Amino acid sequence: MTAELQEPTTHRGILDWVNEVAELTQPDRIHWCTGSDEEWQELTASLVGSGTFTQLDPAKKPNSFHAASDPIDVARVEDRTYICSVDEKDCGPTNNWMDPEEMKTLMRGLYAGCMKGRTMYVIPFVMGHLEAESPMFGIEITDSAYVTASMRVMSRMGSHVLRRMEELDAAYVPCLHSVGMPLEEGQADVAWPCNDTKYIVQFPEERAIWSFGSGYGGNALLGKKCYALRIASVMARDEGWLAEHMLILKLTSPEGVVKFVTAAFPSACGKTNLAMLEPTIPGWKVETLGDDIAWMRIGEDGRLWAVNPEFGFFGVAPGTNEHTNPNAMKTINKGNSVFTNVALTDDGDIWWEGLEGMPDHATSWKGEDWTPDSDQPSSHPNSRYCTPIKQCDILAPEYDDPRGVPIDAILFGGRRKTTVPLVFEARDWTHGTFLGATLSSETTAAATGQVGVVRRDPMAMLPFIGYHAGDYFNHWITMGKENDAAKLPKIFYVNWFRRDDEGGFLWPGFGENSRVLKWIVERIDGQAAAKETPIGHVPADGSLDVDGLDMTPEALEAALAVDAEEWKAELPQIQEWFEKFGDNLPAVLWTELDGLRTRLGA
Ligand SMILES: Nc1nc2c(ncn2[C@@H]2O[C@H](COP(=O)(O)OP(=O)(O)OP(=O)(O)O)[C@@H](O)[C@H]2O)c(=O)[nH]1
Ligand SMILES: O=C([O-])CC(=O)C(=O)O
Ligand SMILES: [Mn+2]
Repeated sequence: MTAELQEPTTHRGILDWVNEVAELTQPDRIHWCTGSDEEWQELTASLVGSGTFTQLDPAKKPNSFHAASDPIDVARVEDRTYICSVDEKDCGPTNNWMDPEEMKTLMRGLYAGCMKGRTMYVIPFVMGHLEAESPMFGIEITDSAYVTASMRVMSRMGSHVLRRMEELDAAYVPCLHSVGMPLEEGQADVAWPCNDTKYIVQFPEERAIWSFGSGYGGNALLGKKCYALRIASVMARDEGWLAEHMLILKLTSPEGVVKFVTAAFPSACGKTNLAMLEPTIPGWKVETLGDDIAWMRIGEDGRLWAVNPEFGFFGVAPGTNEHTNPNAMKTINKGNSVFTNVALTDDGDIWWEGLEGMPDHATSWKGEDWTPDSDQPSSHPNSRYCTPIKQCDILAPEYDDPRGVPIDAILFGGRRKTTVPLVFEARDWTHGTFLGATLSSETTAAATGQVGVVRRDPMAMLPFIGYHAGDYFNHWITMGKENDAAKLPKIFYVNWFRRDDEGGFLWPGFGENSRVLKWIVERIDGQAAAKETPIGHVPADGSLDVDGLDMTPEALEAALAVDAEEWKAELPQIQEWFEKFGDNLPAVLWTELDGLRTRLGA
């Protein structure tokens, strides 16, 4: 070993932990990540060498790579995800639980020798800004070069972060990851090592993460869902802030009035699209701050301030194109990106369903010949691009401000074919919390399991709440009570996905969603008119700007309609949902349900 490797850090805690993990997992080598360009080149070259990566034509996508996963490792595994709180009741009815000591014993068995034949990468990272008042540090140990390369895109990482951790002797979240496929002497590697057995485990009291068996984004890039949502939600509960599955955008009106908006939609339900929207209404401008995670704290001014803890986009590829998301296209076309489970074209580019320029022939994500006549899609429905946020032309300058931005509106939304109108406004924070707590959406390919099934996905956080969901609702209610209601964001509910009788989308969506954003900011400023309904305030006739919109008045009416019968059918489902939480459900949410029932005349 070189001298440098003998003393890679003066942070005793980190060094001890890394040594302890190395002893358990038995890697061939330990690599302390610097985050340098040379390191990226070595990593990507070794991934090309192992067959994990195919380099794309640099003339089309510079410094970019295609990867195809094992077909059993394509999405988050919610049934293998655990919140191992000390006390089972703190995990709540929406999470899987196992006793933490039992889980550790089981996983130590899996980790024993699991990195044999591999390099163990040590990734010092920070979620959010290094200059934050209390920087949110993490160390991910992984035996996957793919994960290491992806973490470099998705988080601020490397030597400068480690040096800061040393200066502060900082606390950090230890994040242990292994693909779970040791290589015996002489055993050849595969392009996508993983294991049939998968565990994605959070220890909330200890603030530690152990992940085994998967290389897929949300299961393996541990700074993202595991830390910035599950563990951070626990920290947020304890410290009085919010860690949420939300995009952050900046909206500027033609008059130059700026508003900041966050929106929580479940996985693969349109956060990235809305975050990068190109408004169709003249003079309005959207800039992006984040597309997946928002950390929100009450500022000295009593307002709710949001930062995006991430450094890249890990976006759904299929459906992304020049019409639906031109800004994402511009971002990835600059290169420096990783594309996983999309098709590889014969001329060294990538393609997916919904992208312009369908090729006559390509190699599918499964490595098979694909043509437009194939009966299988070229790309997995949850295929993803991983691309640096700094390449986004419409990144708002405030992204770099550790204080974040003061939020004016919070949107909740889901994917519902029926019932839920295009947009409505909550009466107050508590009612807004009720809307979030009862949010429902059809399942998508972002998690393994059936697609298209309506389920409750509270605040779009069902798979990400790191503790008892009833306590999480209570935390939201408390945030409203303990702070000045007038300064908190107004809460709205949107649904881009309502269908007509033929099954087509009623609302054109994408850039046209700017019309809904406009109505929302005009509501905040007391300009747009609204109509009171049993569920909340919907746009009054003529208050939604539909100038130049290609849509019949009937379709618009159907998109905005509040059908009392449809809503009455929701009541028993909400009742059943709330009963799950027993005494942990805040009583005011029962009051909200009673109020809705009364207003519906049910
Ligand atoms: N009909 C319709 N579909 C939309 C709209 N916006 C997004 N989508 C669809 O939503 C899916 C992609 O959602 P994303 O924005 O990538 O998902 P996300 O919310 O960022 O999801 P995660 O990264 O999984 O958390 C695609 O199927 C899009 O076609 C819209 O306004 N209308
Ligand atoms: O976690 C992932 O891999 C991607 C994502 O944003 C989600 O599923 O919500
Ligand atoms: Mn997400």
